[in-house]
Amino acid sequence: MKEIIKVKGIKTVFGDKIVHDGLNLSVNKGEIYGILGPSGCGKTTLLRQIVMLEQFQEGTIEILEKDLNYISLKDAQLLRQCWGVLFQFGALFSSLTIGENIALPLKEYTDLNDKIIKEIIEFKIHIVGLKFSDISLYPSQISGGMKKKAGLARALALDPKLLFLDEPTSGLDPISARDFDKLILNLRDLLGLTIVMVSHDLKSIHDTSDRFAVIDNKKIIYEGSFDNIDSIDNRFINNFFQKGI
Ligand SMILES: Nc1ncnc2c1ncn2[C@@H]1O[C@H](COP(=O)(O)OP(=O)(O)OP(=O)(O)O)[C@@H](O)[C@H]1O
Repeated sequence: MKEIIKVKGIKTVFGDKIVHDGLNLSVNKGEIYGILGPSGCGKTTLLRQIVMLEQFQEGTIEILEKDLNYISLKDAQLLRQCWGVLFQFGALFSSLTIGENIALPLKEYTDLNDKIIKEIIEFKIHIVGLKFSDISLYPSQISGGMKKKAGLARALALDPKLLFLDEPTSGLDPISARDFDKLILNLRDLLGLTIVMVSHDLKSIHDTSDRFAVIDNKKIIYEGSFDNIDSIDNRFINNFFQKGI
């Protein structure tokens, strides 16, 4: 299967703190790929590096065959339109309605007219499981689960090939979290997405991801499916997966 993201030898340093040191992973087209690891191991930083929001000091990241170390400004702008991102605290703009929030990337990156934008908003609202009447509500008027769905609809506005999710189920009650997992699986199938997801939610990673990576001690200590996790003896993995308990 084609590798759509290749991360090789990444070193990340903040001041005197080394966060990643020789980190490698690859994400295949069409898969849901989880990123796990202890708090502060650099999961969100890695996600931000992949979407060109954060620098790295050594190594290469290739995404859709573009090497981020050598990408031109024009290609970087085109690449940004190939993905959608739902950050953990990537709040919706509170002064805009849900519909206006979803319209933002369409207004920024396209010259589509208002009628087409309205149709796209209605379609995105529908596929994330919100109601048409939610379009005119403000973020303060909807629940946490609905906010995540609205953020997802905004991330999907430009029909991305890739979707990046940072802790998508955090702050949700268990029923909403499982509902969100099902939505992610359905959207992958419906839209043919490749999804990279950082999460602390073991059930979510277990139920959705095809493969996942575990970052610990600055490196990837495991990459694969759940099938082989028993072969790894690491404190975080043993605790996280409740092995030997
Ligand atoms: N811009 C920055 N400047 C300095 N230090 C940073 C910066 N961004 C991240 N860090 C540090 O890098 C480390 C990794 O942070 P990051 O948020 O990527 O971890 P994480 O694995 O996502 O954590 P969590 O699971 O708690 O969300 C932390 O020690 C953090 O304080």
